[in-house]
Amino acid sequence: MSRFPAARNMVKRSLVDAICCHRVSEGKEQYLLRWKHDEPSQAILSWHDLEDLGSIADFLQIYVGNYVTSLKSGNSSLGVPVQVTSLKRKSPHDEGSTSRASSQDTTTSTSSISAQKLEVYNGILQRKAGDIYPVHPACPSPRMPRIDATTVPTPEMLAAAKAHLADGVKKARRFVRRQFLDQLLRIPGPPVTFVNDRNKETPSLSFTCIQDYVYGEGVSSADAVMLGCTKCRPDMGSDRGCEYTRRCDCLEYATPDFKSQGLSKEEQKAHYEAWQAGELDAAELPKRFPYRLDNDQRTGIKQYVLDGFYLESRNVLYECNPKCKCGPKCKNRLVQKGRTVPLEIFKTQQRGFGLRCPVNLRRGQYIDRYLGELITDHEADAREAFSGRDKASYLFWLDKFANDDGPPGSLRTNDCYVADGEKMGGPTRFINHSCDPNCRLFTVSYNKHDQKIYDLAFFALEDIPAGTELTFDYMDPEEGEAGQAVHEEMDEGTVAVDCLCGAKNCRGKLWM
Ligand SMILES: C[S@@+](CC[C@H](N)C(=O)[O-])C[C@H]1O[C@@H](n2cnc3c(N)ncnc32)[C@H](O)[C@@H]1O
Repeated sequence: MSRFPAARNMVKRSLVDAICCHRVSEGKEQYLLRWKHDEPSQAILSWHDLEDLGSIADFLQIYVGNYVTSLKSGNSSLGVPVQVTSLKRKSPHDEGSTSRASSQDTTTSTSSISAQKLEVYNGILQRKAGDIYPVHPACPSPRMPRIDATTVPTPEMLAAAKAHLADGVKKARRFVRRQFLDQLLRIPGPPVTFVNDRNKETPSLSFTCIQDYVYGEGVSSADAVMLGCTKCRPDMGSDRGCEYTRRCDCLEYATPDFKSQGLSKEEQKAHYEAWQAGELDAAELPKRFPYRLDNDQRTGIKQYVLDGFYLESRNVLYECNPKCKCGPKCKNRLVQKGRTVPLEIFKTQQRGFGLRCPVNLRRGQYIDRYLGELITDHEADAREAFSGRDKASYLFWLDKFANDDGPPGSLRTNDCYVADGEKMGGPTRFINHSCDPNCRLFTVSYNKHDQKIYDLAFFALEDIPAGTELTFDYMDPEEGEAGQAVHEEMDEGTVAVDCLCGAKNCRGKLWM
């Protein structure tokens, strides 16, 4: 969805993505412009009189020339039916035609201006499958006619838009804000609010809040091979369930508890490193339980938070699942129970929207999951290539278990799925990057046999005072990996954006 740029002063070269074709309408030469949009398939098209295009006239001369060449070779970038015979300027003898190609050597297209009179045109258009639906708060889309994308705006629409521009923009802004706030209200759990005290912008309505991953084409879960723990019972250790023995089946691949093996600190470290390198089989050892009970003396609040050892590691958190025998009270079910803290989306000074929590957060406290459309690596590459270098990125590769150098049968990066939070997601898709972050994203698995689908869960790395922006490191290095190595890797990358995190240790680039 996009605001429709109808007025003359809005016709700026920088906003125009392409001039698609032109025609003669009612004796006037008009050009069909495609307006820049983050998602090209949703770009708005609009016809404009030549005199409206003033500031881009020079661009027109060059661009239209190129465009006609490509049309002649049968290559219309839009797929709209155009018949351009030549690009000579209109002769005064030409009869305006909106529905047929001119028999003169003037430039025309078969696109016609529809005679449809719209009840209202307020400047918001929604494009779906080649059709455009006007949207108006007082006149919801179902009541409006479906319009062929090549025929808008009609002269009536343009006139209405020009006459009521200021009013229309206000209404459009209010409409977009209300729609977005309505979405936030529907998110289950503590409130998710929105504040923008810098300008009138609201996040795009092309973004939809979702409660869980939405599977894209070619993505499937391995739930069929999900196994639960069988030896654990709900009443073990005063309802602590799987925390009690730390030998829960679900924790089979979790971090081993070398501390309990009577080893010296050095030996523990050596064993841990050997285990991380895959050189030590720890299947039979008890495991470190991921969560611990935190008792906040100041507030008296007791809650389970991520254990400090895990917090400093990048190790996978394995939680119990619906097939487990331990029951719903088991303490190994924290992320799956959902968000317990309120969140606020707000406008930052330089980094678009950001996220903060209006209440104090404790070190290790769970915040929320990163959600999105789950797509294949192939699709993610295509989406990434399609979007420009400067464009915000919302893609997270679920490649925690990938091992491109591993033996045959190992999961390869190419086979991993990717969570794309751009069009669908939760509030955490607004979390910005910092080279000195206060949160970290952890892998949470409910199915130890599924290496491709798992949750991405944010935890607080430190006590975070209420109202502080939440950030995480988009290039979080693996344990023991030097920040410098990451930097060098970033420099070689093709997409590097200047980092504006402002941290003392800022690496300068944001790798996405
Ligand atoms: C996942 S989005 C974060 C939300 C985003 N700010 C928004 O308004 O939708 C990631 C994008 O935010 C911007 N961003 C996040 N952190 C940044 C930083 N430290 N410096 C510059 N841009 C940042 C970049 O455009 C990045 O691709």
